Amino acid sequence: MPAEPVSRSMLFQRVAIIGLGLIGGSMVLAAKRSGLVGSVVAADSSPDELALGVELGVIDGYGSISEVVKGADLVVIAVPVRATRVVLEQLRPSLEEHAVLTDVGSTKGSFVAAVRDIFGGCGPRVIPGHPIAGSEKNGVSAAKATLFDDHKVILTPLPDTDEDALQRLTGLWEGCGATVLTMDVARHDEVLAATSHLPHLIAFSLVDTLAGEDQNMEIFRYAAGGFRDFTRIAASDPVMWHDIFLTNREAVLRVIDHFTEDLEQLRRAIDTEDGATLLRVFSRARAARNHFSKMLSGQAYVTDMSQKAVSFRLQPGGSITGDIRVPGDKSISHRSIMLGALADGVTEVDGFLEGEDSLATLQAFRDMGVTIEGPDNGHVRIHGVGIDGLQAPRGPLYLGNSGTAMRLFAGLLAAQPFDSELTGDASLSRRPMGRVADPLRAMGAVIDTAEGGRPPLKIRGGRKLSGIHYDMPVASAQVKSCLLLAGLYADGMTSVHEPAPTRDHTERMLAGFGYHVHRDGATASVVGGARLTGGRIDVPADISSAAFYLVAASIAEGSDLTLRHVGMNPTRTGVINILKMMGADITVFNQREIGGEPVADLQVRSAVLRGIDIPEDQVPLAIDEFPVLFVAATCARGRTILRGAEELRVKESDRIQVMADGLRAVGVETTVTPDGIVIDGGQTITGGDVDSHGDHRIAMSFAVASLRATGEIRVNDCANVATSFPGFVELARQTGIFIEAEEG
Ligand SMILES: O=C(O)C1=C[C@@H](OP(=O)(O)O)[C@@H](O)[C@H](O)C1
Ligand SMILES: C=C(OP(=O)(O)O)C(=O)O
Repeated sequence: MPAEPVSRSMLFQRVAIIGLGLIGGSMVLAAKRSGLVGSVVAADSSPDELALGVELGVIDGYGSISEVVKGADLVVIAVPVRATRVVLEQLRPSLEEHAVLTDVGSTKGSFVAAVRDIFGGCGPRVIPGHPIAGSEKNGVSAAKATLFDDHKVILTPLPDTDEDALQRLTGLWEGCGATVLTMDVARHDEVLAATSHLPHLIAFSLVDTLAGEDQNMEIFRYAAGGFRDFTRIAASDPVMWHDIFLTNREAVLRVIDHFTEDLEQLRRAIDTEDGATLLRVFSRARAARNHFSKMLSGQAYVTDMSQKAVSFRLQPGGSITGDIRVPGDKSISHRSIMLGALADGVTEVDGFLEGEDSLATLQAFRDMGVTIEGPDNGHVRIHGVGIDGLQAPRGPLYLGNSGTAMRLFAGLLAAQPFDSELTGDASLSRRPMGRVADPLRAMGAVIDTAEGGRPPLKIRGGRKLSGIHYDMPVASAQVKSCLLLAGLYADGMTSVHEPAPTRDHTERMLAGFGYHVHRDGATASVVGGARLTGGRIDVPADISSAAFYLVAASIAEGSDLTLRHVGMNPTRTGVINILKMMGADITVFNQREIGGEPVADLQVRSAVLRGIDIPEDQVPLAIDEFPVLFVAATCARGRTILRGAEELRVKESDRIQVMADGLRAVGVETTVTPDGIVIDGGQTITGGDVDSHGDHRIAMSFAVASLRATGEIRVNDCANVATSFPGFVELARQTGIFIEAEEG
């Protein structure tokens, strides 16, 4: 029979649903609600359910499997997975050639195998599916149209699946309220064994064990909320779950073995009163649970979609006032975890940046067996494992958006006895890693990168490193720190020469942990083989975050802002030097030294800025602050010229081009050069739509630009502001920027 023409709004004319239970019934209700399907007919082994389905208005009619499948352009199998085979045999003679055939079972390998056996292959319109939604209730009477709202549906198309069929089925599920993900069949079954099947098994088993205890009535009577939450799923349909375990046997057995081993480890720890192991496992699990949704983007239901899109909407004008402290320094926060973890004894950190970049570092050390308590209001307590105490992580270490984490880890991991793999998000995956991999290889490390020296980095363990002298071709604190960290493990001396001064937090903190760093002009050296001793670290407020407010208060009329406890390490103060050269009114007071780092309070008032030729020696000292300095230059009188800053092109985005594009979008013309930019100040910032390319510093810079705009500015892709500056929007609003963050 030829395919009937499908109307624009209608994706399927006639849907046959085989199995009218909770999932099948809910899918039909949701599909009808969406208006994307025509008539719906059902077949089910229970005549009562079918009659009820018609009575409740869920279906339009019913019949035998062959009757309902005839003429249907979508056939959905929604029976317990072990009944699938029989259903397929029965529907085969009546299935229309153009019909899309799908299912809703929890295991996908078994469905594909059954289709292959019965049809002699999987046609292009067979698309296995699995809605991740359910309830412990059964039957069509429990069906509801909202069951899939905000839930995920996994489709597992095969290599020769018909694109149009896939799009229509995807459209239908989206119309049912679900987010559709695709993955391959085997991966689906592995992921579900771990995240769904194992928890159900544990719930069934635990309730059964307790029900068998002599005092079961007493136990259940006193069962607290935790027990109820934990065992809710033990009320699920036994037949359905019996089927799932038998059809996903191998994947389930693998994950049960893994879990049993870990449970045995906990048992041993309790038996031997090994509190350290208990604390380590529990705090790692608690942290993983707290960062669950974030972690999902790196694992489990793999997709970038789990991260919500955030955009900024900024109304023009405003002035900046207040007395604030911005979050902790990102560079120092990363290093506090790294050195604290490798030290002997406990390290207490205050002022830790609870941003995604430094949290990625923290999580990675937990994954390597380090017990870390917190962060709790910036307080972190690290139970150091000693220089040789790291354990092999179970999988790749996911470092999100953080270049610092990836480059410093590369040095540290090159010297470990175990293999490791470092991965990151799309932005990090584009950044050059050859700059660390090459000198590490010269020290004896074995590191594989993707094409062009990009992540992921696959690092071979068990290599003995030898110290080298390295002349860095670019001024990079990340490369320097990477090599010094590798040097802690290398034979002899590792020394790094920098072409211009770069941030020296690694050297200062190593010294604070009692590790001698030799400094000779532009060369820093360490000799491998010594140890680190844990202590206290007070992380100052991040001058790179303060920079947004330094520029904001400078360019907005009527501003007067105090910034507290700002890190004033001379390798970081380029932004203040440059702004002062431009005529900014910044007073530095209360200067003090805390834990080896200079700190001060700053007062900044509005000023008439003038354009300057930025001295090249200031570039490494203000490397992360240029996006917002471009905004200052736009608001200054006269021309600002930046040279010698090609490094900006390999940050989270190409910060020269992306800023120039963003400025053009708000009415400001600039001239881009290979290593910098020329900005003629005094142009009107008209407002407009800016693409931040997911770069936190670009997004925040245009928030600052709104203070001098004449119209609304919208900035897209701003979720990554959380990598370095959690709470930016609230603080910006509090100090006088008219900013709204919109999700979705
Ligand atoms: O060592 C560090 O903590 C950092 C060094 C700089 O990178 P480069 O070393 O690539 O210049 C900087 O841009 C980054 O935000 C943090
Ligand atoms: C370049 C930056 O960070 P990273 O290199 O750590 O991603 C930054 O924060 O501006």
